Amino acid sequence: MIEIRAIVTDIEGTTSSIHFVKDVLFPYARKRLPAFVETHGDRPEVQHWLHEAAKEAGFIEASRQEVIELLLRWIDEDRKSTALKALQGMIWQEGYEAGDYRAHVYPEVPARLRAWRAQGLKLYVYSSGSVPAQKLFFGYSEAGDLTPLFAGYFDTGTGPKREQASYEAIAEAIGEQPAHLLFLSDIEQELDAARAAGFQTGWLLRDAATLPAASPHPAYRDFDAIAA
Ligand SMILES: CSCCC(=O)C(=O)COP(=O)(O)O
Ligand SMILES: [Mg+2]
Repeated sequence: MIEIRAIVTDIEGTTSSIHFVKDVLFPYARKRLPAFVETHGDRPEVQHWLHEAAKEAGFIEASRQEVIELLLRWIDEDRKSTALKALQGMIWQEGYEAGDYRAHVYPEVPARLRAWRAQGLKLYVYSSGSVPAQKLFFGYSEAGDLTPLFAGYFDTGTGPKREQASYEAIAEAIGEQPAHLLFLSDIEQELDAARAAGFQTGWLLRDAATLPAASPHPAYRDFDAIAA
C-alpha cells in the first residue's frame, strides 16, 4: 500500500449521520429561509448568492419571492447548488450560535481524527456544504470544537463531488500526489471520481447489512476500521 499523507473526508454519511443533516439542518434552513431573505436580502453576500441561484435556474428576471420558492424547492430536492449551500450556511450560523443544535459526529470520529493527526497525517474536508458551513459544523460539534484538527476545507466551489477534475484540483491545492491521498465517503460515485483522479478511497457503509466483497473501494463500517 502506498503511504497515505493526507485524508480528505466527506461529512454527511461519513463523519456524521445523514439524519442530522436531513432531519435537523435542512428543516431549520427551510423554515427560516423566507424570513432570512426578507431580512438580509440587501446584504451584498446574500444578494450575490440570490443572484447566482436565479442564474443557475435560468431566470432572466426573478422577484425575491420567486427566488425564495426556487430555493425551498431545491432544499426539498437536496440539490447540491453552491448558491443554496452558501445561503443555508448563513442560516445555520444563527442556529449554532443560539445553541439550537450541535452537529452530530459518530462517536469514534473525534478520537480517530486525533490519532491520524498524531501520526502526522493532514486532514481535510470535502463536502457539498459551503466551507463556512463546514467550519460551523465542526466548530459546534457534539464533541466540541474539532476545527483545529483540519488543515483545510473544500466545497463545490472547487467542483462537483462526482467529477474527477474536482479531486485533481484538491490534490493540487493540498500539494500532494493523489496516490498519497485517501478520500472517505459514503457515496460510490464520489469515490469513483476520486479514484479516477488517482486517490486511494474508503467507502463508509455504516448501516449496511453486509460489506461489498468485490469493490475497488475498500469498505468500512466506521473510522476505527480504517488502517491509515
Ligand atoms: C456542512 S454541513 C451540511 C452538509 C450539506 O449541506 C450537504 O449537502 C451534505 O453534503 P455531503 O457532501 O457532506 O454529503
Ligand atoms: Mg456523504
